Amino acid sequence: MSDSPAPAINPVYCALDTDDVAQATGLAARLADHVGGLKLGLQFFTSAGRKGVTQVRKASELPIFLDLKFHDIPNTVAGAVRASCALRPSLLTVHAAGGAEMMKAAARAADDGAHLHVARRPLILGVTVLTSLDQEDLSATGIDHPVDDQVRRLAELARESGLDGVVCSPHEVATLRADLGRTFKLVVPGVRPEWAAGGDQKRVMTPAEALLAGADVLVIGRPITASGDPPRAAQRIAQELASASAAACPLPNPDREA
Ligand SMILES: O=C(O)c1cc(=O)[nH]c(=O)n1[C@@H]1O[C@H](COP(=O)(O)O)[C@@H](O)[C@H]1O
Repeated sequence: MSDSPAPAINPVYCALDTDDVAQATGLAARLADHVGGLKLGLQFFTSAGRKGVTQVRKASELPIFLDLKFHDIPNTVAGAVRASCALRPSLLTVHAAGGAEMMKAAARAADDGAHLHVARRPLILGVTVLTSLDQEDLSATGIDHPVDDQVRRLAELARESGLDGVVCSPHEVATLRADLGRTFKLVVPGVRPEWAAGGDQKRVMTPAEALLAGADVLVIGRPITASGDPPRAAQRIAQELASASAAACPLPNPDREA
């Protein structure tokens, strides 16, 4: 493995989907130099709670994406977002399908929560259509639009409601980037290097493809955590991203210019 440098800001957030705090803190420490952030979700939070989140943060000092995917009435979601701010997450998720009023309440609560806990305001992201769903799965829930239309519809609603970005699959990134502009955050799971198993993810691309399509953050879990050597897997992904970025934007060659 060559030691070629990772992109200046590593866009990979590693999902630590475990209920074992020691495993999560161990991974956090080992990955600290190889990823840009860590994602803690429902499995970890329902086992390890707020204390576990603090332990993982201390083990790595990396930004934390708290992925609790709130989906409830506006008042309840607002309360949960406010309480989450005490944990100082960089990113926090709600389900965009919860609707405009719920998302507006979440955005306002992020301002209030940051103020209350003297914390930096987290970016609030709307989860659009889960990357584990394909067209057939979506239709079975009663939604008959094409998946990419449904993602666009929810992303537009999220932006109009004051959210900072959305979670979408790599398949929708290029269109959303073109439609919603440069500053709206696109956070992208369903990312699989060619050498990793797909598992339950259905709308997938490689890390390089997702990044070049316009993703801001790549959420990658099992390809790193379930590999025999997580730091090495994360380095390999960083190297693939660096090579793809260099190929897409080559540095000017002074010999050719002459
Ligand atoms: O909100 C998420 O992060 C999320 C949304 C989505 O549509 N699909 C999705 O996989 N995720 C999360 O991203 C992570 C992907 O993990 P791996 O499939 O192991 O790479 C998991 O923690 C999921 O909970």
